[in-house]
Amino acid sequence: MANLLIVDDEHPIRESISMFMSEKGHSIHTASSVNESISVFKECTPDVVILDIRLPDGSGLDALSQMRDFYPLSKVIMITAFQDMETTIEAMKRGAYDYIHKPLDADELEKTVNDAIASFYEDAKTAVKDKGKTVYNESEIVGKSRAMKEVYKTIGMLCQNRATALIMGETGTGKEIVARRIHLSSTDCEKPFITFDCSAVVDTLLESELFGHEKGAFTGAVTLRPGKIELAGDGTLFLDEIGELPLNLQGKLLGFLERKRYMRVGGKVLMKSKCRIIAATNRDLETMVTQKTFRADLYYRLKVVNMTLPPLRHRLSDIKDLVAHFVQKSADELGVEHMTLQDGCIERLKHHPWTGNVRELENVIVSASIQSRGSVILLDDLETILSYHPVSAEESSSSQSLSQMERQHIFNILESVQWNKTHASHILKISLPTLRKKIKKYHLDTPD
Ligand SMILES: Nc1ncnc2c1ncn2[C@@H]1O[C@H](COP(=O)(O)OP(=O)(O)OP(=O)(O)O)[C@@H](O)[C@H]1O
Repeated sequence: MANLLIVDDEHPIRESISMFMSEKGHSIHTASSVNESISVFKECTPDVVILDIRLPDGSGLDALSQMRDFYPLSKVIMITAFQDMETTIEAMKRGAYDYIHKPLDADELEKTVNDAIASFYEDAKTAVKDKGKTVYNESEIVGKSRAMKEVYKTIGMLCQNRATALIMGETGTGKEIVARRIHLSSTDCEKPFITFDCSAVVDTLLESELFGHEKGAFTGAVTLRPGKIELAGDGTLFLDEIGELPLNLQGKLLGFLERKRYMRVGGKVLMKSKCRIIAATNRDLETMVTQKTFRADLYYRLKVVNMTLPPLRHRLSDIKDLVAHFVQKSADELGVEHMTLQDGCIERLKHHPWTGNVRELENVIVSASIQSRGSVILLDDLETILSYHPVSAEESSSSQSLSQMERQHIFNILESVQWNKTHASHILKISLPTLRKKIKKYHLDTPD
């Protein structure tokens, strides 16, 4: 779903495009003049604008320039008449994404809008990257797989607002790095980013860690201590391992989320907070809700926007880039210019189950880099290191479900034939359409 602005002074055209696009699931804003289009644009910062050139109070070209100045990521599609060719060229020079001719053709319109949306997300991802690099290089998120592109889209959307977000995913999939990226790419990036690990503190201290305490609130509270909420100020509070939060505190957290007010332990004054909450968990909160170990109301309050980070074994096409990233990081740390991998290393890494996900891969590469003494990472060394990272009971095929095994088998065959689906369907003895259906069903990822 994208955020679209449609600008046309002709009511029937505006209405028919709006209806057509909202049927496709997009969220729609409209305007009928240059002035109105600029104020709506500034309010909704759309992903894509469909902009008529001839408007009653001026030219769409002026609107285009102002929009490009205000928020250059937006993709502007001009609506032009054939006699407007000169103006159309000028629009392209001024940074319009594309143009469509009147009378509008539904297929052409849909295709152009879809291309513009894809291009917007691609640019948003790069912008997020560039911005992050200058601030905190460690938080660069690596990966071009389809699953990661979905993640970038959600990050792009979240850095434009302060909605509460829930990041789900197995351990080591990058939940914290994603939370940091959302913070660093938002306009509040200069404000604090505070982490609160809900599993790290003993139950009795959790409340005062989170909300702070007054002097004398309990034995040992010798001074006033601000909690994590207070420390986060107007920034971001990252609640890691939220699934571990005890039930009594879940209620208090919910109260805080609903009212953005809280009291220090032992306090009498109601404190205000404007911090943004991003929570993360590797637990299945939905199951916890049915088991009544996690409050349903808190779950729904947290998952206003939610994303699930894919496990590494479902995006093996990212391994190459991740390895290059971690090799570079190790080379920097070891102070060497150039470190390489022996042929076959990447293939070998693709056959590891990666139950510890990206964190495990990072550890393997760091160990291998140290073994290589900053020169070439050898396959044999890698093999030895990987043998210390045994397959966990969870991942062993004996406890995998039938569908997990089917998914893995199809994936292995596709990898072995470089994703030639016809060839793979022969080996698997299923028809090509069935293979396609299974690829879709299991979200199997084609390497780029
Ligand atoms: N896509 C990625 N690109 C680059 N580095 C990554 C990526 N994903 C994870 N990492 C790195 O892997 C390590 C683990 O990531 P992170 O701590 O964000 O995972 P997590 O999901 O929060 O783990 P846990 O659930 O155990 O807390 C970090 O060093 C992080 O920088």
